Amino acid sequence: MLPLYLTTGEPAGIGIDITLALAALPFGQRIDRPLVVLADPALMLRRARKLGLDVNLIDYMGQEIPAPIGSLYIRPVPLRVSVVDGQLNPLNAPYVLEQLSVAADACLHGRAAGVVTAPVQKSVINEAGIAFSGHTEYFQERAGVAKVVMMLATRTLRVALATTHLPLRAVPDAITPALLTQILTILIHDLRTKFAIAQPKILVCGLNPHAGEGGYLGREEIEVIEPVLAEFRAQGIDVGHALPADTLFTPRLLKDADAVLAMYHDQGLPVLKALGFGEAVNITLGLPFIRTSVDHGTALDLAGTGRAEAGSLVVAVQLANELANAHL
Ligand SMILES: NC(=O)C1=CN([C@@H]2O[C@H](COP(=O)(O)OP(=O)(O)OC[C@H]3O[C@@H](n4cnc5c(N)ncnc54)[C@H](O)[C@@H]3O)[C@@H](O)[C@H]2O)C=CC1
Ligand SMILES: NCC(=O)COP(=O)(O)O
Repeated sequence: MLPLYLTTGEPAGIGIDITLALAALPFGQRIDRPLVVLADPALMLRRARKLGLDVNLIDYMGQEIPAPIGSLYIRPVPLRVSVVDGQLNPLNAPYVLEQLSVAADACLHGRAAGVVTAPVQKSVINEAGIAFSGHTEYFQERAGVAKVVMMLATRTLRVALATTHLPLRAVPDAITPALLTQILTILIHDLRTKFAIAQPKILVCGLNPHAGEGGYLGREEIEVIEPVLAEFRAQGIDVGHALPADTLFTPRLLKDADAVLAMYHDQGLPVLKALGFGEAVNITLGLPFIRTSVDHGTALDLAGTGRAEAGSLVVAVQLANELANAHL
């Protein structure tokens, strides 16, 4: 069976800690294919010692079955400089990016079924002089696709984003009819193919307070968003009208929705995290391979303390495995 690759991300953060926690998962919570960790083995072993964990690292040589309990498969990626837990060092930015390129290329060349990512510190990669906004954009470019969609999901709520890592000032200009058409097309396609929802019901947030209040609080809803939604409705897609975000994110409206489309990062994700932080998963839609991720960041304050929760990573690995099995 093809493996899933797991990138451990920022070496000074909790990516290593939550990855080590996977080794102890009981059989009931384990996936049915190999999981291959991309990391520096010495860093993994040092952090395991600090956390009092006994983890056996096995070099991945194409094994077809999961590693035994207490073990992890590893594909070594060498640190560029040694790590002080919790302290960022731009000299290790190439180490972080090598994990991403190895994982993406394994997926693109049919050597991996998908990639699960632990968090990276976007700022320190930029400090190293390498322009980087996020995994989502990185994998989009590496895969050579025109657009992907970031969607975070809990058991009861899926929130997709029209724009991702943009300064707020740039958001209104980025929301064009062409972008919204691309995003909705990918969202509908992947809800059908990845989540088996034949006729998805999608709620769409407006951009402005009160969805523009009839044009008195902004005209993007009238001039950009509504015309696109009308085109999708004309094709029989259940997208409704642009709703004020504070009205949309209420239980009565959410209970029948398959997904929400928010216009920008902090319009949609705070609600999702308030409802399910620690058990949500981030999925990149529109890629030619499976990519899931955790719902949290690098938590530098917790690296090596034993207080990092691995719940979101467990869900991210399990979802990637389910999606991979569905595409066998
Ligand atoms: N997928 C990714 O690569 C993501 C990366 N980030 C990056 O993470 C960095 C730090 O972001 P912050 O806003 O500080 O968010 P954060 O999620 O790292 O931390 C926020 C708070 O939640 C706690 N926390 C986070 N994960 C936890 C876990 N697994 N168990 C227990 N407590 C946890 C932290 O200790 C902190 O108090 C940023 O550079 C950001 O770019 C943020 C989100 C996703
Ligand atoms: N807040 C979630 C997030 O920003 C994830 O970004 P990415 O690194 O998965 O693109």
